[in-house]
Order: sequence, then structure tokens, then C-alpha cells
Amino acid sequence: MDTADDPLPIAVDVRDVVKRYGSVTAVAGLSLTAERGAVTAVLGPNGAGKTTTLEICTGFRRPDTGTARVLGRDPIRDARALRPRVGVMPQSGGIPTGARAGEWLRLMASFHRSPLSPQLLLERLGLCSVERTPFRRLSGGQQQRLSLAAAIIGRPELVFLDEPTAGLDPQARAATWELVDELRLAGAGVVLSTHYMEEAERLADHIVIVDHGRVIAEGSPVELTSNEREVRFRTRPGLDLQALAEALPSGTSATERAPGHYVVEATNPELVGPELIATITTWCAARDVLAEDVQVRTRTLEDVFLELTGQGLRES
Ligand SMILES: Nc1ncnc2c1ncn2[C@@H]1O[C@H](COP(=O)(O)OP(=O)(O)OP(=O)(O)O)[C@@H](O)[C@H]1O
Repeated sequence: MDTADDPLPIAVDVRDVVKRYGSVTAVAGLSLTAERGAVTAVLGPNGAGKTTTLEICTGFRRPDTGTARVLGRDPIRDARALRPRVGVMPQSGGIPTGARAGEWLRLMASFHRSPLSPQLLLERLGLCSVERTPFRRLSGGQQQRLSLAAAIIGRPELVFLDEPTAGLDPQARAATWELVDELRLAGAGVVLSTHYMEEAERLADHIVIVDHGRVIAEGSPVELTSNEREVRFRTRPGLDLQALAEALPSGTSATERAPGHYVVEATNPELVGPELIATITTWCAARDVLAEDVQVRTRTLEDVFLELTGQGLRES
């Protein structure tokens, strides 16, 4: 380990980065930090700028303006010094098509002073049966797992994983998550991009939600969701929501999300309690309406994400 610039708690410091591809602004003034010993998930819809941001952090692209510092260094100028300390799993695999799985891992291991065992990684990631198979003949999931193994074999201090579990089956996803947990426990910083809310909630200490090249929200999974509680119930469509709103305490609002599916949201989670439930069900009873499936829900990361980024499909 290089001790010259250690131990900074901040492993990645991206400030005001802008990156354009012709007329497309992929990253539009984005700032984020990621700590050592923690998993930072960059979450965003298609085309949000996640890959470009990771590529800037790994020295693959130069920002038009703004700065990126990785382990206190410049990812492009200090690429040689950073290489043994930083693991990278690019979205496209980044492994020569003719390289055989086992040989490639052993080669990668030979570049590091105290690597993980290639054999052990092949076993943990279910790649033993394809050890002698060239990269181009591996399935998409096997390619990803090999790329993950190559990124972490040198026991990096910091690792960037671009959508590490996209398209993986549940077993491979669980194996990947386990390895990420172990990296964090070993004190490494992990920065990963993902579309999967479950993955961000399960793995991340810090979630950065990105859209249109900017950070639109960030915090721990609990910080992002705990203030968000609501009551849901089902009954006949077309209730008089204005009348219901008059019966509800201030700081709450009622909507009919889909015909017959109602949500009462509160700005303050403490408002969501027995009294609110009683108010709703009493109001319904007075109209001879049965409120069914009454649920108090803490909103999920997915609820928050969709509210922030909108429900519409992205073209890119
Ligand atoms: N090499 C490139 N040349 C031109 N445009 C690009 C290039 N790479 C990315 N873009 C565009 O920049 C924007 C951001 O892309 P980027 O791949 O960073 O987003 P992303 O959040 O990783 O998306 P996804 O989740 O779909 O992988 C998109 O509009 C994309 O089409």
C-alpha cells in the first residue's frame, strides 16, 4: 500500500464535473464523494451519466471541466501510481476476447504483491468449469463474473464496479454481493453503479441518485426513505378526495393512484399513526364504504427513486 497520501477517509472526490459528447451533456456539474470502508452506490436511470462519471474516476475519460481525485490523486496524470491500488470492473468487461478465464486471472494476480487466490475466486464465482474457455465464448454472466474477479484480485483499496450484477442470476448476484461485503469489511472503498434498488438498499452505505448528469438526492438508504411514510387502502373508485382531505389532519394529502387505490401521504412521519387510520376508516364508514387492505408503509427506495426521476421511460 502506498502510504504517501494515506489515510484519507475520502477515497473519491468528484467536484463540479461536466462532460459533453458533442451536443449531449452526459455529466452536468456533478459532485460526489465516496469513503473508504464503505459502499457508495450511484443509482440512476438509463443515460443518467453513471458510466461516464465512473469512467472519469478511473482515468478513462477526461472531464471538460471540474476535477476528480481518487485516493488523493489525479486519475489520468497519476494512472501508474493508482493502477495497483484501484480495481475497475467496466460495463463492457474490459478483458481481451481470446484470454482464457483462469490464465487471465493468474496473469492479473502476478501484477500484485499479495493477490487473492485465482483458484478461490474461480470457485466462489462459479467459474471453475470455464477456466480454460476464452473470454468471448463465456456467457454474458460469466464474463461479468470474470471481470469482477479481475477487478478485486489485487485486494484493491478502492474498486469501481459498473453495474456489477446486471443480468446475473440470483446465485451469481448473491456471490457478488458477498464479495462486495468482504471488500468493505477489509476497509476498501467500493463505488458501484446500479439500476437495482434492492442492490443499492442491500449493499450501500451511501446512495447517490443521479439524473440528467446531476446528483438529485443522496444519503444512506435509511435517510433517503425513513421520513417517507404513507397509508394505502383500497375501496371503490371515485371517492370524494376533497371531502376526505377536509377530514384529514393538516400535513397530509390523499390521492387516488389508480382506480380504487388510495394513498394518504404525510409530510411528518409521526402523523402516520393509529389516529390517522381511525380517521380514514371512520370517514369511509360514514359513507358506507369499506376501506380494504389498509397498510402503513415506509416508502421504499424505489418509490423515492420513481418520484424523483419520474415514471417515464428514458430514450437513451
Ligand atoms: N462515447 C459516447 N459518445 C456519445 N454519447 C455518449 C457516449 N457515452 C455516453 N454517451 C451519452 O451520454 C449520456 C450518459 O451516458 P452514460 O453511459 O454515462 O449513462 P448511464 O447512466 O451509465 O446509462 P446506462 O444506465 O444506460 O448505462 C447518454 O445520453 C449517452 O447516450
